[in-house]
Amino acid sequence: MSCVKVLAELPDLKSIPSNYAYFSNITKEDTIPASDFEISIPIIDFSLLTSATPHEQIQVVENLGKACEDWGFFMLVNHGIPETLMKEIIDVSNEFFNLPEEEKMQYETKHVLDPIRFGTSFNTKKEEVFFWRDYLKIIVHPDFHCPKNPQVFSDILLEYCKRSREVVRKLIEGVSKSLGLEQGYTEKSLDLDSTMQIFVANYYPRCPQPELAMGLPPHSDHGLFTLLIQNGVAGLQIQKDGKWINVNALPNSILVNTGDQLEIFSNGKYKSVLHRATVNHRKTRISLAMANGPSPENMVRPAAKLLESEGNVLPAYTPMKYREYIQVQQANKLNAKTCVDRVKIRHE
Ligand SMILES: O=C(O)CCC(=O)C(=O)O
Ligand SMILES: [Fe+2]
Repeated sequence: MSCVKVLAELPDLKSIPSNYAYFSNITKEDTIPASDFEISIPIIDFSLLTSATPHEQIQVVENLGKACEDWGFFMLVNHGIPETLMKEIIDVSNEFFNLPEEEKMQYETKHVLDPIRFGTSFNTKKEEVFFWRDYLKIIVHPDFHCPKNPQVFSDILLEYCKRSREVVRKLIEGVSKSLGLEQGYTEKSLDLDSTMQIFVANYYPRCPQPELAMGLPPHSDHGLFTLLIQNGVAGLQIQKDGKWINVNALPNSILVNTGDQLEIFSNGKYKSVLHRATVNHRKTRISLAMANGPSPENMVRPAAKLLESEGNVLPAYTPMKYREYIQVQQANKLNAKTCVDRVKIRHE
């Protein structure tokens, strides 16, 4: 199946093929336009986690916990990742998508855990309606991989994933504190020195009928935290209290969403956020999602210390190895929170 970039670049394309018409098949609620009160989306000042007075640190940890609990989403400012590096990684990803088809197709998805995968939609083997999106997915940790071209890709990606890991590590330390867990407990339980980090570049070309097409359907991410940056073109929506909200990123901020492993580890206190990507007819949108999870070999389960501290509450999720969890998520249709629902325990 060829990529949507080629389709979108056909000179006379005025309408989308019917197998891209997502909104003709779904219920009315989902088509209600998203509201625009993004003003209230939580903002976390990262610099306060690292270099503030003890009082300020307590405050930011509390804010972080609240953002995870109430929204599963926040904008991170003063994160310390240089703006130039963010621009470079966006530019080089764009260059990758502009390579000739044959060159990109050598990375065509064969197995869902292949270290470098290029493809379109989410999982065309399982889909009847396709998403208006091409992707490049690269496993960058514990082992680093990168396509050969563009030649500068590797250096830029290596630096960007290292810097992202440092940010995520600090966020997890903060989240851990907000859950009342002792220092180092979460890092050890999830084996974060071998954190599974996956870089996902999303390419959403201009779409002649954006009201009918969808970039990515409602879903939650599989890991702990996903860091998302974009090329200045908006399109992400998150769900809050059943309503879709447009996210307009502050300049130089990083958008952070909580993933399924954080929901599981926190025994449901911090629920993974439902989000989707819309498309537009004006500009190509590129978003880069860096998914950060436990070690692929980690058996993820609700934190024992947390269950204990809450009066020996029962775990609400069954343990599952993270590698297997990713495999299940990637090999099926991307569909809301069906993956985390599989491991949820319903106590009578
Ligand atoms: O493009 C976006 O805004 C969202 C991307 C996303 O949700 C993902 O890659 O998991
Ligand atoms: Fe996502």
